Amino acid sequence: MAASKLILCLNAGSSSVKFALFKYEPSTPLLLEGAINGITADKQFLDFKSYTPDGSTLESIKKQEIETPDHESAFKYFMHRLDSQQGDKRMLDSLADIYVACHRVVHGGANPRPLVIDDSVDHELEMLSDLAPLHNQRALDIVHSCRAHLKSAKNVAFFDSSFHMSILPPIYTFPISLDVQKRHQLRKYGFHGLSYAFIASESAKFLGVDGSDLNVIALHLGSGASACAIGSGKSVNTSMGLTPLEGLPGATRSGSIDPSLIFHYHSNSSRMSASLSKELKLTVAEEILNKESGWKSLTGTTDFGEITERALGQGDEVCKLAFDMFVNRVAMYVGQYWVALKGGASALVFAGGIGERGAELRKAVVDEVACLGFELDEERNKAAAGSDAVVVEISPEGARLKVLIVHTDEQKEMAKEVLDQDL
Ligand SMILES: Nc1ncnc2c1ncn2[C@@H]1O[C@H](COP(=O)(O)OP(=O)(O)O)[C@@H](O)[C@H]1O
Ligand SMILES: CC(=O)OP(=O)(O)O
Ligand SMILES: [Mg+2]
Repeated sequence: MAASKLILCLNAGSSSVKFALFKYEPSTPLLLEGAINGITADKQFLDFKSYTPDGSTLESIKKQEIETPDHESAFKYFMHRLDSQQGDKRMLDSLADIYVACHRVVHGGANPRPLVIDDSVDHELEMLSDLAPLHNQRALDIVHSCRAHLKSAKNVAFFDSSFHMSILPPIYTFPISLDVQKRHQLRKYGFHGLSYAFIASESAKFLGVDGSDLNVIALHLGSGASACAIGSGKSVNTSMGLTPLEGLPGATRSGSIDPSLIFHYHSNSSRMSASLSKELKLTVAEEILNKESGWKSLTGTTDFGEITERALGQGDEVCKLAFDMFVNRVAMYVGQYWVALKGGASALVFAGGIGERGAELRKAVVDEVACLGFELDEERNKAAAGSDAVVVEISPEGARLKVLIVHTDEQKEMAKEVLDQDL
């Protein structure tokens, strides 16, 4: 593959590592993309695609089982693939062609924009690691490896929290001592911001409105799940908070609970967890709520596709309880954000692994919020699985309120921003 200036994008999600390689050109042509999913599950699967310069598919691997039980081995696999011979060709001429390495860093404090990573930014991000215990350290490990091995690349951190810096004080302030909040920079930050930025620009294009006129309720439902009210193109409110734990339940996360619950769960909840102290610095309470709760603790699996099949196909009562619980929690945010947007949302948007692939979940959520006027075309909802389009409408033809699926792409969002912001 002959290319001289490339953008490498890396995204360490809680259950996945995704990567993509683009040309450093205004239209950011995609050269390679891949994901290793299932890092919190028993088995991991690789998806991988490479493209010719005219955009047709060169190589395609779908759901191939692979043994990469942690983020580090998944990242190493991708770097090895990038730097090796495939048949009679190398994937790229030289790793020195990578001009910018983009890193999705979930917690960026109050930084409103991406930052080029030097030693001082690196240190700043280390300090924030405890506030995104399933994410930041893993992203930083990848940053450190890129800084050590990709000598000619500029490493840039893109923050999930940046998109939500438009949220106003009555929403981001906690009802606790203001002094304490100031001293420790405690506030609602919100996450999945790269995904919401991508969802906002693609929804605006699809709906034919200017980005600054966009009013939608967006749902990023993956291993971590959140909702966002987007008003006039900006984040007005979002369900995650100081950390990605607040709000909706996830694969291994409880989401919002009565904060007192943890005192009744375990008598030693505030101690440091010995089992995790090497990899992550967590108390027992944080470990339980971040890593031992959610779908895993209720049903034994982190795979929401399997939960849906067991709930609706096999009549498994516990899985049905988990499914109904998720529908209830998601619908409550749709109601709240309908009010936040003063009834002015023009679309409900589903994204993330569950939002994009869970047809049954989408149907159940839309049924639950039908009183607001949202409606689903069942055929379109089922057929959406076969579509490669970035945005798929699943509401009936001509519906006033649209229901959309956006195949979100945090990697593409970072590459776009490199060009837009001249990084
Ligand atoms: N067919 C499906 N129906 C519902 N959920 C699914 C389906 N396929 C995958 N998922 C779920 O998508 C989630 C992963 O979402 P994703 O956004 O890719 O992850 P991450 O949060 O790691 O970025 C997993 O919980 C997985 O179970
Ligand atoms: C912020 C967050 O929870 O991200 P992910 O869904 O990728 O784990
Ligand atoms: Mg994700």
